[in-house]
Amino acid sequence: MRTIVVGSRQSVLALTQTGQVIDALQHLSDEHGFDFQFEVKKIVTKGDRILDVSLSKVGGKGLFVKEIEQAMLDKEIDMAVHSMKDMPSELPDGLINGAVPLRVDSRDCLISIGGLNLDQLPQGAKVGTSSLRRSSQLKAYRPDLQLEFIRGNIDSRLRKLENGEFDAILLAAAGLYRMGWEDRVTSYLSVDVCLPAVGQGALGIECREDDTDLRKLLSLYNDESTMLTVAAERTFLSALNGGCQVPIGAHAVWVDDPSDHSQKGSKVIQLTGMVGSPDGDIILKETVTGIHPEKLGLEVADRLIAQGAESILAQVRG
Ligand SMILES: NCc1[nH]cc(CCC(=O)O)c1CC(=O)O
Repeated sequence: MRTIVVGSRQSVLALTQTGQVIDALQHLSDEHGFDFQFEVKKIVTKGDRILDVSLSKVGGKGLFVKEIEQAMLDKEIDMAVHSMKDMPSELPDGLINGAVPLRVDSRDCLISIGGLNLDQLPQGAKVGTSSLRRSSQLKAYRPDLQLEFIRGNIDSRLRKLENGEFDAILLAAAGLYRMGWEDRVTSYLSVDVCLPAVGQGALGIECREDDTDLRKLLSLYNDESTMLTVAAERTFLSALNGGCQVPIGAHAVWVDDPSDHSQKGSKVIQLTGMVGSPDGDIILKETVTGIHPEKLGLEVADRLIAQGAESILAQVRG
């Protein structure tokens, strides 16, 4: 019997999604005769320690994963469950992404006082988000809204809403689902209004490259379709030298192949990418379809760069 030690951040969301992945892996392990058991080890990351400043100010990609990756290289832990959107585009030597499970929902959602949707919020309503990507797109759609900085875990953000600090807040739907709080969702933001963060809603399971036995189990848990769409989004982000603290959004989905006239039901990936200015006066957006995730990611990035994406991003980073 081998005990797989799973590193996790201490937030309720991190522990909850780690627990859910362990349940699924334990089931697969028993079913396929792996003889594994799992144990959680909590790890405090830099992102968890710095909760009072905007994430774009503290900078540094991988704020939530560095310590976890070091523990994995040091063999203090064997694997970790990450939100894909918090994962840097490059993994350190010796570590790989062993599985990307099925993505259920990548959308953002609005949680508002009184059940009002985005169009119903009163003029000048105070909306909480800490994401430049969300505030840029919301300002473009509803310039009158007052977008205000909010940070903290999902539970503390919901509390701030209840305490009357905001008329509404924006969160990823996936986090609320995993917490079992989907009844808190007032309305979903269409991806046409608010393109999600790269990898939003997807999880990634990181492990050591040479951990052959664990990788065999993880490959059974991998969802190929999700992995490919997430790869397209992530290629786009790294081509723009992104990170989750810049106003960049992307969404890839499988759609019917428009050039398939034989009714064979073949599918292609449709990738939409966006770069917006923080005040929402510029929103650059492009959509391409194809079957090579990396080509799609680079193509959308190139098209946005041709429209001036890099100078918008330089101003944000400046
Ligand atoms: N930025 C923090 C973060 N990282 C992952 C999630 C949960 C959603 C996901 O896994 O994509 C959240 C919360 C949120 O954005 O509402």
